[in-house]
Amino acid sequence: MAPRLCSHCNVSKAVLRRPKTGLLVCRPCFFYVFETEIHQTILDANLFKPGEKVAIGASGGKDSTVLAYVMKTLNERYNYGLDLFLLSIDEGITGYRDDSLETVKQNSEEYGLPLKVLGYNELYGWTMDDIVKSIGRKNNCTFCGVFRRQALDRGAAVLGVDHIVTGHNADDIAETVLMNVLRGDISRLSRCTEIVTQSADADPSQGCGGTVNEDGSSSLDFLGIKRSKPFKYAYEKEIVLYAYFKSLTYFSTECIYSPNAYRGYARAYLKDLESIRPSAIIDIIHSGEALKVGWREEENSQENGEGKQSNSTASKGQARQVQQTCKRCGYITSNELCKACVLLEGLNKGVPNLGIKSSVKVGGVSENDAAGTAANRVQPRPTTAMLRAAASAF
Ligand SMILES: Nc1ncnc2c1ncn2[C@@H]1O[C@H](COP(=O)(O)OP(=O)(O)OP(=O)(O)O)[C@@H](O)[C@H]1O
Repeated sequence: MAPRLCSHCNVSKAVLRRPKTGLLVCRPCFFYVFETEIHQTILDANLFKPGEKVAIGASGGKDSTVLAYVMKTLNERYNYGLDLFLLSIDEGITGYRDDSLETVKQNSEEYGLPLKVLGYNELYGWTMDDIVKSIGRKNNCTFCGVFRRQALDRGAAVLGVDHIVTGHNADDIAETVLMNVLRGDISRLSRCTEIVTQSADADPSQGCGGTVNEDGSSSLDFLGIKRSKPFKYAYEKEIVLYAYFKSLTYFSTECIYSPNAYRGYARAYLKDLESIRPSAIIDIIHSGEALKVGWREEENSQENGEGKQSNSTASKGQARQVQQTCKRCGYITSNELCKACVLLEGLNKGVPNLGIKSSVKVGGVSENDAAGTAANRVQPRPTTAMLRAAASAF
């Protein structure tokens, strides 16, 4: 039987069926279409400006490894004019992050991209190993997620970066849409499909980076830092195939502390849908985008005084809160203290649940309020000098 030909070039033998389209393709055409689709996403969203300094959030996993490789390739091929480097956060998880950071270091040398590593230890005085020792495995992902987001912002601010790109892919975004639908969380649903966010747009439940001076001003300019997801429409299966056919080195072990059960359900459901209908992933992202428009229109009409009251139960009490500056560390937050400071306070005082149920009122006082009253009694956040020293070592 004659070999089946690539549906793109009609010349070479097809070596795979694209998970996203079902089309048979040869290896060079697969590389080309995969990279070109990312390039198109970048153009459509006008993601970069020439001369921009861009940090690639590098965990050593498949997504960020492929992202680093593709960003370097496209930057050279299409003359984006970007100053690219890798930014890794060391959460302090022995047997996991230490090994994956070795992979990042190897890739940094291979791709010729400078690497900056920042640790939870130096930023917060706690590693994830310490945190798990103190609080056990329940809720540890909350600490890690909040601290990582802030750590990336801090690293970017210290290094004067304009923009952070992460390897979040189409599957991740579709899972998040499903999770927000299942929770009826319209506010997060309206944001989770955005390809670009600003530090000031950060999810209010997440801390944001920064350092406060003695006079209360913030030394690090993190407000202008953009975050984006160039892999928004890239399928996880294609990212894995790309890494495989390019023989990229990545670290594939799951985090030893990550039993994110709820996302696990959404993931399993999404995989089932994908096996029946591969376009389900993109369809869910598009439907999340459409729902976002509905929410925004409602928001606007309320702001314009056209609709006095929302009929949506889910949207009640979920309108965007006013952003302010964290009283302790100077970062943007919707409360007196940013989430990271509340979590840290709980850890330092030996009451780790303090920040976990921050919206729950205890004895009529919200835990955030309680945290605010004790603002001056806990360990200070890392000083600007410490962060500048970290930057100069880079
Ligand atoms: N420790 C870290 N340091 C720097 N960036 C990180 C780190 N952890 C996650 N990221 C960024 O956030 C993205 C999504 O992270 P997530 O934990 O969901 O991992 P993932 O989907 O397994 O991605 P990857 O395969 O790149 O590890 C990563 O692709 C990476 O860009």
